[in-house]
Amino acid sequence: MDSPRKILVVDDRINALKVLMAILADEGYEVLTATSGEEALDQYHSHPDLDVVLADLKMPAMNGLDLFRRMSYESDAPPFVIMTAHATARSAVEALKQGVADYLFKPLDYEELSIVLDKAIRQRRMSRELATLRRRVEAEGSFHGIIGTSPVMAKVFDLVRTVGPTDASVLIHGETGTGKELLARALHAESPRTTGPLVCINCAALTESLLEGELFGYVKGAFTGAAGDKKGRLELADGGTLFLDEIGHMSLALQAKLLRFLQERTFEPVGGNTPRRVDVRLLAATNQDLKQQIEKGKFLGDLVYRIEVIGLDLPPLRQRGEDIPLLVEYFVDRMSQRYSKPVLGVSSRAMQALMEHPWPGNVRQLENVVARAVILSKGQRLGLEDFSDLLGEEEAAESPDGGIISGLPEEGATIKDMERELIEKTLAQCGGNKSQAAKRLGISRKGLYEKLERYGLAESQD
Ligand SMILES: Nc1ncnc2c1ncn2[C@@H]1O[C@H](COP(=O)(O)OP(=O)(O)OP(=O)(O)O)[C@@H](O)[C@H]1O
Repeated sequence: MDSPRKILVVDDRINALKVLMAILADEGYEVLTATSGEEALDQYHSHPDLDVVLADLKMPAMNGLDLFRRMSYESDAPPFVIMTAHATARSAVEALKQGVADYLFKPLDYEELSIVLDKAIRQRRMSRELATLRRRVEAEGSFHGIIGTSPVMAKVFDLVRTVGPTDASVLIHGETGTGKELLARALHAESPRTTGPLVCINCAALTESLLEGELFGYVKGAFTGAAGDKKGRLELADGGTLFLDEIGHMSLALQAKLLRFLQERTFEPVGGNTPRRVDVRLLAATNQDLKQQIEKGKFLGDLVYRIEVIGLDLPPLRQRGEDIPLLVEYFVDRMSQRYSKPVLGVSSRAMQALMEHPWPGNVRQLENVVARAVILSKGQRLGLEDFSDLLGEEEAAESPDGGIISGLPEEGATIKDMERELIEKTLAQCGGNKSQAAKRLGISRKGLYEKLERYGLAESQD
């Protein structure tokens, strides 16, 4: 059986403390009490396993907010709920800004008290779980920055660990956006060449003559405009690794020149006739079926044997749907930092829809979709409506997202949560126009301003 939840109640009014103690004990809490901030700190130090603290704001010597600050210096402090009089709504907002989990107005509504405490405890559990998940991603879910814990990705990582340290050429197969370049970087990082350079070139991005010059370099006067000698990427990769992306797009003439290099380990720059020797490991990637290209006479069979000593298949994202939640969390974190938007996560319905999407553009598409949703989102959690471009307006509308307003409220949502979200959503729908939003909400403009202030939304809306 679960052990009872432990609460510390802090109030300098003994009678109020007694009432709360009785109510909370009735609710199954193990209740500890303190009549001052100092006493509360002592209790906390003797009981570091507290699940939640409920403290009055107004107390002599150390007030509730001071107590919160003192406690929050300690690592993993319990969630803190503050009780305050209606007349001091401003201090409630201030307390929220400082990081308390929630506040309650006095006289207390005991039903609300129970919901708020429950929610604070649950949120803490969730944030702990999220922190564990993040640590897991760091510890085992990420391999050289490649996110994935699915069995297919575990196999890929194993193979990289095995072939990475060798000098074998590797050909990576995979649809566009599956992470082929990331994998090439991981292979380089796992090799002794990691102290040397990793040089990448996309064979589909340049015309044949430009690619030849880029790859092999040229000497002064090799062609009009070649005003001086230029080292090619092959030479720049000396002592390291050269990654040829989209190798299937290379012309037959260039393939032949590359094949010669792989056989002899020497090459000549464009316009030059003195062979140069370099020590380079070759990695390549393609999203084409090279066997078919060979049959069509578009690719040299001999070159494939040379570049595909080891073949590595990177599965499309739709075959590793179980990696999507980790990838989404990872991209939400990165994008919210990059664009300074405090987005905390994705609703479970939206996550489900993302997991079921076929992702023709694979991880790159997922990354772009999350970035867009984070940039455009108005709330702290991404819901189905934030992905309506991707999932289609209809799907998003037919299955209204969890949120609190559409569909059923989330478990543990309080009336305050619902009001706050309703205001946020209405404002977003009205493009931030407060008069319009107030009209839709059926309240006065002044009333709306008061609520924005109370929920700490005033700044973000101005
Ligand atoms: N497993 C992953 N974890 C984290 N990020 C990933 C993962 N896979 C791909 N990405 C990200 O997705 C984007 C595309 O990856 P990458 O360029 O490696 O794909 P690619 O297969 O080489 O694409 P293309 O075939 O178009 O060249 C990059 O921003 C990369 O960081």
